[in-house]
Amino acid sequence: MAGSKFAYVRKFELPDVLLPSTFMVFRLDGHSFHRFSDEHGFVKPNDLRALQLMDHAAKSLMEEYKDIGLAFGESDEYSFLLRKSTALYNRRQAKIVSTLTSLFTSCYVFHWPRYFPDVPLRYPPSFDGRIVLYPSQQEVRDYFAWRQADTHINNLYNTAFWALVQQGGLTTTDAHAVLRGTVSKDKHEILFSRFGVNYDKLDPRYRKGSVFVRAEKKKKGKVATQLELLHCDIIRDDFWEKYGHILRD
Ligand SMILES: Nc1nc2c(ncn2[C@@H]2O[C@H](COP(=O)(O)OP(=O)(O)OP(=O)(O)O)[C@@H](O)[C@H]2O)c(=O)[nH]1
Ligand SMILES: [Mg+2]
Repeated sequence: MAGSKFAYVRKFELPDVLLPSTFMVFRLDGHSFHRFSDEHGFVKPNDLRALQLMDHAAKSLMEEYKDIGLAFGESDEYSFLLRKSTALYNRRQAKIVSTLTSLFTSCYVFHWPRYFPDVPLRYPPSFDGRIVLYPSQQEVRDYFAWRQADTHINNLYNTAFWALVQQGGLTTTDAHAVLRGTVSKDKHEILFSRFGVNYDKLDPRYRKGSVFVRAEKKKKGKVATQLELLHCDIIRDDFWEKYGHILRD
């Protein structure tokens, strides 16, 4: 009914096209997962089932949206890098953010029983989503380095904290007090001397987070791509030397 007297309201819908030729990083984060993880009995500090479910939902997103070349996940969050030249939904911000957030969330719920067969969902989880634009490769690399550095800081703290509580018998208040003002070296030392834990030997999934990369493989002279799940140092130059094609147009 284009010609109806009501059609003028359409003009109130403003365009929200994202700047061309810029990298898009789409990040989503679990809404109130502090409560959600408690209500569903997530293991502390890291619940393998929950992390694998996040990875599964992220992989589903990358299978559906081929313009995502790289993803990084930790805890209740995941970041996705879209090609600089992507024309996905004509680069309309709300369309991209809402569709991708919704697909991720429904995948999370859809695959929940596979990872938590004995834990019924008590209520529907939700995620927030946003897009940040970055003009050059350097900012994109620094963005992922920032997220991975955050993973490291949080995980070292949480590992030391829960060791003090679970193995050391401290109250959570006392454990916080012990860790207050400590630097990374002190936390390593607490873990090693009090609990015999060599932090660097813990599962890299927990220390480094999850990296999904759309790797290029040559097969019979043709370049094919496949998704690889890694728990590696995205922060280091050699990652980008190996997977630099992700940052091409
Ligand atoms: N026990 C446990 N908790 C987890 C795990 N992963 C995430 N969480 C919880 O999820 C929270 C994620 O942090 P935030 O995203 O900052 O907190 P949030 O409660 O989700 O709050 P908003 O994101 O602001 O809505 C952590 O603080 C934990 O409480 C896990 O593997 N095990
Ligand atoms: Mg959250």
